[in-house]
Amino acid sequence: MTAQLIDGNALSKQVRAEVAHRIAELKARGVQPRLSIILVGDDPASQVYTRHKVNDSTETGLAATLERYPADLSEADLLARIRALNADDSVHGILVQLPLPRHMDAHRVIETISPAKDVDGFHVASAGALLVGQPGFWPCTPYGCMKMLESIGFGLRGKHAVVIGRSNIVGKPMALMLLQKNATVTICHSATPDLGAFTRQADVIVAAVGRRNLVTADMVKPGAVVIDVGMNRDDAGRLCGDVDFEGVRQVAGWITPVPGGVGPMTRAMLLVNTLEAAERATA
Ligand SMILES: Nc1nc(=O)c2c([nH]1)NC[C@@H]1CN(c3ccc(C(=O)N[C@@H](CCC(=O)O)C(=O)O)cc3)C=[N+]21
Repeated sequence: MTAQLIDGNALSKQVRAEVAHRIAELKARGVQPRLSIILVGDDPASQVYTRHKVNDSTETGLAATLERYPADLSEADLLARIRALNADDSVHGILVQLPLPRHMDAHRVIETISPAKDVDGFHVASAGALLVGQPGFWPCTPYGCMKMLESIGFGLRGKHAVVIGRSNIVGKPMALMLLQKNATVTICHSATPDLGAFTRQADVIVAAVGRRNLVTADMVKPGAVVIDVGMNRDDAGRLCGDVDFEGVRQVAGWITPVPGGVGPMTRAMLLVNTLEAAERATA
């Protein structure tokens, strides 16, 4: 028995179709949802990612604007531009592509975005809202992982979820979302001794570290759900995750591939958040 695949491409297509439907409804009452994307510098990967985000948006009926600035843009000028977008009622979502050039304080930049337009869910107010269970924007990657669990009808109540990684963007918010669904949650990280002792108890494993082959078959309980957030390159330069896919799929009940898993869902949830921002702003 090999694991069933959770197909992020197929599921994201479904999510995008739902978003497109709700956008059409907004437009019918005269609202054009709009996302502003800011890219500073000319990092090649960031150029590709932001282009994808613009295309995804346009395809679902969202208006997306990509603003590009040179790497030597001053932080003060960036903050001024963000404040102008905060004040612009025609803009519902603001995304500043990361990483930013080193001379900028990414925290200060993100905290300048209005929480009502923080569709990345990176603002401290968004993080705080998630922590206490208030409405806000959830970070797109863990939000997409929750959608994947929902899509297979996996009930989290009373299940043991082990999250590997504790970043502010994935690990920590992931753990809070799982907790909100009444899972018992363990967060493992670089200082955890004997990672396998934890993962072998897990009904759900979310690997979000950025290390190839971090999770191997011997670390997985038969039938467990394995969600791979990793984005690494193998020796041949191909995109791969944190999970030894070929090994783990022999043991797991469900598994997400890389590519074609969490990545497309991350992009889809950005559209969901932007739609939500527009709906809330115009309710
Ligand atoms: N403010 C901000 N928000 C972000 O959400 C953000 C960011 N900055 N900086 C960079 C990271 C990275 N990220 C990805 C999302 C989807 C895929 C994705 O769709 N990946 C495809 C493969 C793409 C390929 O083939 O290279 C997949 O996994 O199937 C990748 C990367 C969002 N990020």
